[in-house]
Amino acid sequence: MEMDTIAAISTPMGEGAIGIVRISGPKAVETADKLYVGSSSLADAASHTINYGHIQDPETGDTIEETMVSVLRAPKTYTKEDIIEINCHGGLTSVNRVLQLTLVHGARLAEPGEFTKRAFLNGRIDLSQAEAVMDLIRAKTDRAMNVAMNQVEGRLSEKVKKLRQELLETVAHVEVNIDYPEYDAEEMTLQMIQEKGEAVRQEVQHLLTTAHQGKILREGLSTVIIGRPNVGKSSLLNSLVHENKAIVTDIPGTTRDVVEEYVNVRGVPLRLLDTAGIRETEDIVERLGVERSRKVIKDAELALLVLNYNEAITDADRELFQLLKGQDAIIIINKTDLEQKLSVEEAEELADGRPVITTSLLQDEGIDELEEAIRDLFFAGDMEGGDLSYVSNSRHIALLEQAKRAVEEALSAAESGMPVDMVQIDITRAWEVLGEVIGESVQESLIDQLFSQFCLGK
Ligand SMILES: Nc1nc2c(c(=O)[nH]1)N(C=O)[C@@H](CNc1ccc(C(=O)N[C@@H](CCC(=O)O)C(=O)O)cc1)CN2
Ligand SMILES: Nc1nc2c(ncn2[C@@H]2O[C@H](COP(=O)(O)OP(=O)(O)OP(=O)(O)O)[C@@H](O)[C@H]2O)c(=O)[nH]1
Ligand SMILES: [K+]
Repeated sequence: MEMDTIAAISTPMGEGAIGIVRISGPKAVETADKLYVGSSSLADAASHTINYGHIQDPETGDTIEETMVSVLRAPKTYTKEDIIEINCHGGLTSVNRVLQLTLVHGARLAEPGEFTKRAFLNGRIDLSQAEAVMDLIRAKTDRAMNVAMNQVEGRLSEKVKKLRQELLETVAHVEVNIDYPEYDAEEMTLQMIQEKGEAVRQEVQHLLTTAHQGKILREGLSTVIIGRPNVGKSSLLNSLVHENKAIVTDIPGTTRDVVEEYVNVRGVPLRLLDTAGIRETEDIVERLGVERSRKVIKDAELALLVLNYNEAITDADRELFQLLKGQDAIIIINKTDLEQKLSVEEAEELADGRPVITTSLLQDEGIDELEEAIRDLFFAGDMEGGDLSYVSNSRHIALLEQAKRAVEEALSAAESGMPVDMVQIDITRAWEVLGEVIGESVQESLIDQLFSQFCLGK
């Protein structure tokens, strides 16, 4: 299919040292040449060179910009098409004017994610790699970034392709069997389906097990801080933020602007909920009432419950423990610099096996222990080390779950002695579903929707 030529500003909207207008497509060089004035034309420039010159409006003859223009010829480029990158001085108006000129002289404005979409459509990367490009941009911690980078480089794709290959081999075996239906072959085929199917099932299960961690790395672990008034919730928030540097994002909500803060606690991105509420020195239970607090707490993946070492456990504390039933939580007994009036044994009993940490936030004590407890809760054991091929994308998780179910159905059909061609249907379905992870056999509307979530110019 013949593609048109697209252009966009590929650097953030704002003032910077340099701003880049990127053009991709068959007319990229021709379009840029209409605007470029240098010692020779870009058409004559060798590929992968950067060329000094000026950008001129061909209609008025006005010089708009002093520039360095990169010429990158197909196919060894990001999109596998001809690419021009015009490096402007980074003022918003000049970058915008250069973009406007490219749009008048042969390019059309790119849609969000369209450069990466072309890299996918032109076969440089598959869908899971393209999705990882977006994760890379949005990564909140080094660890999340490493995971995304792994996926950009195709680590998940390799695994999925290997699984599909194995499924395909069993399907091929079945085909042979149907064509030459000998008694022995049938039995062998069923046995082979069981062996291969079980191996695939285990590998898919392993990928799904990593998904929980992957999702946390990608989206952050939603965390609430709760506790009676004056126990030290704000102090805890401030300690976590100060030690770890928070990223604050405003998310326009329907009723009000919710402020979300991310802090990176030893590789775990905590998404602290309702921090505005905490800062306003209001206790969430007091402000929202028990029912809504219950919901906020239930929706969170981690609760940090703060108690006061200097006061005996009250009924209100016990009520909070009630709200935390069955939930991941860490109990923080704060103000250990003051006289002990709280029974640590009682707190531990209420904690019901969950970590209990003592702190004096005033004296900066116990924060390390708290951070270790948070990390241990989510990156226990083998996850700590090398395996960074987490599945973190909910689309991928859903597909892997479907694939697992299909393989399990094939296995139980084989077990109960169903004819091989019946078993084959389930295996084929698993193969197809896995194909959707890497973008084979996915619908165009889905592809459009996935790429539309990208940033402009990516
Ligand atoms: N100026 C600039 N910097 C950038 C990008 C860009 O588009 N422009 N990138 C945009 O996100 C990232 C780099 N990603 C890239 C990925 C692949 C290829 C590429 O040309 N791949 C070819 C050839 C590889 C080779 O020469 O060996 C290929 O894979 O076939 C280029 C950039 C980050 N930095
Ligand atoms: N002695 C002592 N005081 C502390 C400690 N941590 C916090 N405080 C003090 O306790 C008071 C309440 O702390 P905050 O962090 O505002 O407590 P809070 O739970 O957010 O309070 P509310 O917003 O009223 O619910 C402040 O005066 C803090 O300085 C501690 O470890 N030891
Ligand atoms: K407070």
